[in-house]
Amino acid sequence: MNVAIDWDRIGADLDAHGCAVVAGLLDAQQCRAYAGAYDDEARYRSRVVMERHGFGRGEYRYFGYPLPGHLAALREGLYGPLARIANRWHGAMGIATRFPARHDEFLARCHAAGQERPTPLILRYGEGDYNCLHQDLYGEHVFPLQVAVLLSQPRDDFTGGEFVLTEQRPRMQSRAEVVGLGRGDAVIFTVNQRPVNGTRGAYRVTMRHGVSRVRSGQRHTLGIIFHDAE
Ligand SMILES: O=C(O)CCC(=O)C(=O)O
Ligand SMILES: [Fe+2]
Repeated sequence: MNVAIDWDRIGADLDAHGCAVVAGLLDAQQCRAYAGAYDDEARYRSRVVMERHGFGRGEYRYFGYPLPGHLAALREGLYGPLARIANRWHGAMGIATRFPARHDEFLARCHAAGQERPTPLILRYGEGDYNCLHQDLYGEHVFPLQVAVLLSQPRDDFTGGEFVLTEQRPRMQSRAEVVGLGRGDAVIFTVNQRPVNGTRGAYRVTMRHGVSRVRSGQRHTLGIIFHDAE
């Protein structure tokens, strides 16, 4: 990782909003390398054309194992501090599951339950493409936080295509949040549910994420999901 990450600030932002931004997680060269390798089929286990599944418009590819070294290190490195936040959230939500300190230990749990396929992915959107609000759940084992890194430069490479989160609160109307990102910036966000402090203790809200319509150009993202898929 290129930047020193202020995990206290990230934890506070996640608690308050269900998302947090890490500016400059990747540098321009790393962004170009990931985006430029989109068509290098040997790196991936599968390709998904979103329109065919009603997921939106655009496409993505899941990396195969072994992951590229940089990506494996990034996934592992981000996991540890996020697991501490995830465990705190589970405590607050009254969910018994706790996450081990190391990612390989958590992956062993996923793999033993039949969730063996890697979930990191690269997404590619062109003009008119978008990603419907969704949750990346791939089986029983769910790590409650995930990361997306914008690989393209807003304005220069594309317009539109904003990262969007919605938060559904019990018996209340939903709230939307647009996350402003520059190239190389990462958003860390809630996969499914997060705790919110109310007057009578914590309650759970449900979050979804997506991408608004790309108005022009091409937009690439790197998605890092910590649980593997069935
Ligand atoms: O393209 C994006 O910004 C969102 C990608 C996404 O859905 C994900 O990384 O899970
Ligand atoms: Fe997603």
